[in-house]
Amino acid sequence: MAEIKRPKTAAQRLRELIADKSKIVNCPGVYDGLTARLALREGFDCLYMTGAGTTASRLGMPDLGLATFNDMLENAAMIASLDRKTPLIADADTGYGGPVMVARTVRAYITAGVAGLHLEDQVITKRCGHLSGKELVDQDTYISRIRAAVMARDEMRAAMGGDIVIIARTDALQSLGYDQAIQRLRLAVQAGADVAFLEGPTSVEQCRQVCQDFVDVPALLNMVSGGVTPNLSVNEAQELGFRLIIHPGLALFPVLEGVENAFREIKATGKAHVSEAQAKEGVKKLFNACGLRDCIEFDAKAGGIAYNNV
Ligand SMILES: C[C@](O)(C(=O)O)[C@H](CC(=O)O)C(=O)O
Repeated sequence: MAEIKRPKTAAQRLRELIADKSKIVNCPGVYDGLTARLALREGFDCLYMTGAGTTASRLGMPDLGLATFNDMLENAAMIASLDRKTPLIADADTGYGGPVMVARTVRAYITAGVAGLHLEDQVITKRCGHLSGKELVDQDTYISRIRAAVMARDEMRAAMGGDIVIIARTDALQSLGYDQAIQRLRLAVQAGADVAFLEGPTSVEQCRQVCQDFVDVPALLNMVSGGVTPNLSVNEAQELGFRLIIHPGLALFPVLEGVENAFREIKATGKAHVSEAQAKEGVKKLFNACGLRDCIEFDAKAGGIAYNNV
């Protein structure tokens, strides 16, 4: 019998991207089906699901640790399902509890087809890493989070070939300083984390230093525009030595400002602005971005007749 070739898992694809030292993995932040579709259409190699965006869009709340495990998992699973060939890195905050809960998070993200996740050392009542006054769990508690994640991943590997890239994030720079933050990341890597993520470096020098301190471990840059980190381009981040870059706010701010303007305009003038492209393509502009053609083709191929006249 011919051997069935197993397709690569999302995590394998992400591992291959990270392994290519000539490149940086450039991940636009997405937080819902539409933003994910738009990023996929532009052909990015990897997407990033922002927790801040998930919390804002699904709950209408700020990034203060309010999105639960279920909120985050459901969103990540939906986004990962849109295109199985493009890996998704998803925010997993603190892991949502003690080691058993962290393991549950990791198993569920793997089952959902998420390629990578990041876990941090803030307390459960966490906040955006670029706000002041962050509180941390102690080092041992943090490392037990990472250890639990690694144990769960290894179990899933043995049981079903499941995998996930574990990104260790520390928020310790703000309160404990650079050396202790790096120490936490080193211990996380020793515990089996794959990627080092120093949250909120405040200078280019610190960015360069973290890459030098982790020569054998890929380092991730969190490019929060309007955050505490200097605004670096993808090329600049790569030159400094980063191997991954995420842009959590990339889709959020255009939506925030664009929708705000549209709402103000209709309130003030009573008439909605219709762009040239919108006028030309009509409502299909939106549906096409969300895979209208593929749905119609799929339906027809399966013998459906409901959409042959759309
Ligand atoms: C990366 C992050 O965890 C996110 O939720 O996307 C946030 C980003 C943000 O709040 O803008 C963080 O840096 O804490």
